[in-house]
Amino acid sequence: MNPNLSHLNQKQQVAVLSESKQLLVLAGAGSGKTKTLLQKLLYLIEEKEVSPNHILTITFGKETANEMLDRLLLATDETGAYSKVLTDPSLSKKEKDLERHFFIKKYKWIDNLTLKTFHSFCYQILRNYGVKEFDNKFKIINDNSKKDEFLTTSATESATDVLHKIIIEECANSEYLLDLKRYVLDYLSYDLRKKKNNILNTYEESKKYISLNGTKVRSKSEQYIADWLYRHNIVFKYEKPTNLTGDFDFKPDFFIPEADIYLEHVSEKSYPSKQKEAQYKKTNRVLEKTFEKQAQDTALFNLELDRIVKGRLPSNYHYKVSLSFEEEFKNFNKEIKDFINLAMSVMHKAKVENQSPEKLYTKSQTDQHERVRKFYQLAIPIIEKYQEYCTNKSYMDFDDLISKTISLLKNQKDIKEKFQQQYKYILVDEFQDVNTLQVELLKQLHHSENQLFCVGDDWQSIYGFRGSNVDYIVNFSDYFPEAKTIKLNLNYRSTEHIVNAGNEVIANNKFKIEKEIISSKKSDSKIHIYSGNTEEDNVDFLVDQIQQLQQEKEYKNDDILILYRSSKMYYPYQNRLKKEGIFISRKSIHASKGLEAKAVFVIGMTSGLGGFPDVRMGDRIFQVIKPSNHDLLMEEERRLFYVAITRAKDELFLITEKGNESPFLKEIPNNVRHNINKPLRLLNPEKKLCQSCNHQINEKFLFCPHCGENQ
Ligand SMILES: Nc1ncnc2c1ncn2[C@@H]1O[C@H](COP(=O)(O)OP(=O)(O)OP(=O)(O)O)[C@@H](O)[C@H]1O
Repeated sequence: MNPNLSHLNQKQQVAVLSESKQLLVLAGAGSGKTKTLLQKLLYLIEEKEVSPNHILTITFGKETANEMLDRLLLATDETGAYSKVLTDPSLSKKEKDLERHFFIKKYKWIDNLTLKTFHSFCYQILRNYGVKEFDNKFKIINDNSKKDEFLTTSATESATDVLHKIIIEECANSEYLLDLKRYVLDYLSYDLRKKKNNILNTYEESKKYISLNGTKVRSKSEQYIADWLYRHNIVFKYEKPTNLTGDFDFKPDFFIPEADIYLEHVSEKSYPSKQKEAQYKKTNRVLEKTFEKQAQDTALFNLELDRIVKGRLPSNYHYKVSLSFEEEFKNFNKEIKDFINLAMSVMHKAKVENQSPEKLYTKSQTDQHERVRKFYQLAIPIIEKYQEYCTNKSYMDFDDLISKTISLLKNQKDIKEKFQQQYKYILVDEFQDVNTLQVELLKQLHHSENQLFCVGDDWQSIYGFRGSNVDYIVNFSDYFPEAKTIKLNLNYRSTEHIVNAGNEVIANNKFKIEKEIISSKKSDSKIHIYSGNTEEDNVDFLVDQIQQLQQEKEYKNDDILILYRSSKMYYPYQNRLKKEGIFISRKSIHASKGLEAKAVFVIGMTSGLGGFPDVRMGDRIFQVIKPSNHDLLMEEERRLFYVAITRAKDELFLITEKGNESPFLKEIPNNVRHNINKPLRLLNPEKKLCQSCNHQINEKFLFCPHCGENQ
C-alpha cells in the first residue's frame, strides 16, 4: 500500500490533502475522480493514520464497489497473487468474487473499511440497529428486477405478486372492482381504443362504447345506463331484435325482462322513434325514455334510472352485485398488469421524492383530467395496503432501506451520534447521481466536525429518469453550506479531438457548471462520422472498421466497445458480428459509466422517436409527483451522449443514417470530425468478393472470414 501522491496532478493532490469539512471534487470525464478518491482513502489510512473503521466509502453500484476493492487489493498485495486472480481467464465471475472475499479477509485493514453501496450500507444499519424502527429480521422485496445483492434474505414473493394479490382482495368490494373495470375499459384496453379511433363505416361498428358487462353500445350515455343496470345486478338486453305485433321488426335500446320495461335513450343522434313507440302502445308495453340532457348530471341521472325501475323490480334489486375478479378481468390480464406496473412506478417515484400516498392523493385530485384523478383514486388505496402488507410481513423494498434508515437516524439520537462519531470521513463516488433520499441520508450521517468528500461530474448525470437530481451537484453548497469545490480539468483518457468534441457538445446545455476540460493526449485521428444509405451499409462499415483495427492496429476485443442508446439499435448488428466471429463488448450507454476503451462505436445516432436523443415526457400521471420539463430531459440526453463519446481513448466512431442524422452530430465541431458518406464498396476499392460465398472481403485476406474458404 503506497499513497504516493506524486502520481497525482496538483489539483488531485490538493483534493487528497484537503481538510475541508465538505468538499466536492468536480471533474470532467477521465480526469481521475475515482483515482483521487482511492488515493484519499489510502492517504487517510497510511499518512493520517486514520483507522479504517472511521471511513465510510459509498458507491452507486455493486460493480463499482468491487472495482474499488480490487484496486485497493492490487495496491496492497505485494505478492502479485491477487493480480493473477484478476487476470486468470479460467476463473468465472463467481470464483473471482469468492477470491476477492478471501483476500479482503487476509488484509484486515481493507476488511475494516466500510465500502458499500447506499443500499447495502443501509441494509447493514437496519439489520444491526433498526429494531425499534422496523423488524430487524426483515426480508427484501423487489420488483422482479435483477438485483440479487440480498438474494439470501429476499422475500419469496415479488412486489408485483403482492400488488396483484391486494388488487384481488380489494375487488371483493364490487364498487372498487367496477371502478377498476371502468378504468381498464376507458383507458388501458388497447384493442378498444384502436377500434374507437378507426373510421366507422357500418352500423354495427358504430357501437364503440363498451359497458362493464361487455355489451357494445352507441354512446357514452348508453354506456352509463348499461353500467348502472349492471352495477345494480339488473339483467338487460341491448338492441335485441324484436317484433311485438308480428308485422314490424325493430330494436329497442334496452329491454329489462324482469321489470318488463323498454327503455329508449333519446339524443340528437337518435333516429325518430315514432314507429317504435306505436308498437309499444299497440301491445300495451311500458316504455320509458331518458334524455341526453339528463345524462349530463350523473346524480340526477341516477335518480331518474332509480325511478324508472322502482316498484317494477323486487325491492332488493339494488343490493350489491357479487362479482368475481377472475370472471370480470379474464380478458384483461395485460391491462391489469399495466395498471400494476404503473402503480409500482408511482410508488417508487413517490418514495424517492419523499411524498406520502395521502399527499399524493390530495394533489392528484386537483388535476384537470379525469383519467389522472381516477387512476389515483384506484391506485392510492392499493399502495397504502401494499405498505401495510409489507410491514406485516417484515418486507422492505430498496427505497424503504434508505428511508427507514433516515427515520432511524432522525428518531434515535444515540444511534445517529454513534455513526457520526464512527464515520469521521465519508467518501461518496458518482455524486452526480444522488437522489433526494440519498442526500438526506448523507446529511444525517455527516457531523459538522467530520469530513464529507464527494466526487462527481454534473456533465455525466444520467439517471434523472430514475429519480436522481442533478441539482444536488450543480448547487452543492445549497445543501452543504460549508462546501468547497475543487475542479479537475485534465482528461487523461481521451485524445484532444474527443475531449474538444465533448466540451463543445456539453456547451449546449444550460443547467451545468462551467469547466474547460483539457486533454493530455494529442490526436492521431479525427472523430469518424459515418452515414450509410441503408442499415446494411452501417453494419458493413462497423464490421470493416473493427477488422481493420484488429488487423492493422492489433486491437484486442477488450480494446473495442460498442455503445447504444437502446438495445434495439443493436439488433441489426448482432447476427452479422456473430457470423464474422467478432466478440466485442457492447453496452447501453447507461451501463457504460466508468468504462473506457481504445475504440468506441456509438451506433443508432439517428433522429426521431427511438433514436438519440429520445426525449419522452412520460405519462401525465407522473407529473403529479414531479413535473417533467422537456428542456431538462433534452439536457440529460445530451449528457448521455457526452458519457458515450468520453468512453473513447483514441478512436471514436459515430454511426448514423443519411438524411436521418441525430441533431447531436451537428454539435461536433467541423475541425475535429471526419465525415464518411460513401458505402464501403467505394471506400475500400481494394476489397474483393469471396470466390466461394461472394462475401465482400479484404484484398489481403488469404481466406474468407465468412465461409473459411482459401482465396
Ligand atoms: N494524475 C494522473 N496521471 C496519469 N493518469 C491518470 C491520472 N489521473 C487519472 N489518470 C488515468 O485517467 C483514467 C481515468 O481515470 P478515472 O477512471 O479515475 O477517471 P474518472 O474521472 O473517474 O472517469 P469517468 O468519470 O469518465 O468514468 C484512468 O486510466 C486513470 O488511471
